[in-house]
Amino acid sequence: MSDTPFFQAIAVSKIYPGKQQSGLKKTDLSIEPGKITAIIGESGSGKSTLLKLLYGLLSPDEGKVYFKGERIWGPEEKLIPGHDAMKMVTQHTDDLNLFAKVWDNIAAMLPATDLKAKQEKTERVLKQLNMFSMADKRVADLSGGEKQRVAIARAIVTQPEVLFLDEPFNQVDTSFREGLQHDIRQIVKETGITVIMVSHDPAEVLSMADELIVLNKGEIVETGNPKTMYKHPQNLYTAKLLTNCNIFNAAEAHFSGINTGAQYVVIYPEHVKIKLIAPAKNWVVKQVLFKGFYEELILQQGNTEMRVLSEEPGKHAEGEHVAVRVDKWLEY
Ligand SMILES: Nc1ncnc2c1ncn2[C@@H]1O[C@H](COP(=O)(O)OP(=O)(O)OP(=O)(O)O)[C@@H](O)[C@H]1O
Repeated sequence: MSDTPFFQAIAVSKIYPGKQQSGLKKTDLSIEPGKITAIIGESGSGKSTLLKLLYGLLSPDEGKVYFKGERIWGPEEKLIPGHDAMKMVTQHTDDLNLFAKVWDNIAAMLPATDLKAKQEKTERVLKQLNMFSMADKRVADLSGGEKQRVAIARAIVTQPEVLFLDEPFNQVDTSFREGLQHDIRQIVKETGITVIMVSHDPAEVLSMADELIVLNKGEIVETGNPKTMYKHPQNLYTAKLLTNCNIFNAAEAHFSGINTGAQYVVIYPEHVKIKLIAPAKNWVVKQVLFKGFYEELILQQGNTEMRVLSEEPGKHAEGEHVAVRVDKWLEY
């Protein structure tokens, strides 16, 4: 096997003119093929900048990007940016032909020289993305989520090696979102395509990605697989990005029965047990948020609030006095 990395950035940086704290600081990274790598970070952390540098839509100030050993040139060096083996889908579906049928929008991406291949490839992608029923509809008559499916179909029908997704599900409602996420995972499994995506949604990256890259203020602060990162985030920033967790200082931690010398503790809501029988019931249920098969409770003690999950909807009521037992926590 070749030792050439699949995708590699070496000391790549991009600072936007007049904005020292913008863009991406000197960054090294390597991305493995056949996986979904998600870039996460708070707003303005440099996610889109990194994606555009990898795709060749931006030229780095310094450093180089390589795809299978081949240099990726940005728009300052190359007239038409991008690479034949790569496609990008964003939340905007502007390049769809609204008045043409779904089928024609997809087939138009393929050369007219081999009509049989054009037919077969279009059919295959319609099947992969569960779109057969809409093949003859005009794009103008589709919902936002369906248009997004067409945009993804157009990108993958040419069988790129790398698919870049820049928050493509932003405008898509939850039920559509989950279907699309599932289909993309399936396509990665079946075809071995590499997906590099940017997302704001923790649930999305945890369920979709094989690898995560965490960006903070233009710097990579952590990389790894979602399960390990969820269980043991190396820093508070990552914990906050991936979970709706409780972050307590030492005094607040003490209220929950944790005596620690650490500056902060992180408590995941699912690691707190509510006790109704206890000598001191110091917490009051301030809010009960019904979530279907579970409830999220906001408990309060003085000025401290704690988010807790209850798997028994209806068991607790606002105003109730309870105690807690924290089974697990992280210290920082
Ligand atoms: N064309 C530009 N000109 C000047 N500054 C820019 C430009 N594009 C991005 N920036 C700045 O660079 C920083 C990183 O932006 P970027 O869009 O990469 O972040 P992001 O993590 O993708 O943000 P978001 O999640 O809000 O889309 C931000 O401070 C942003 O204001």
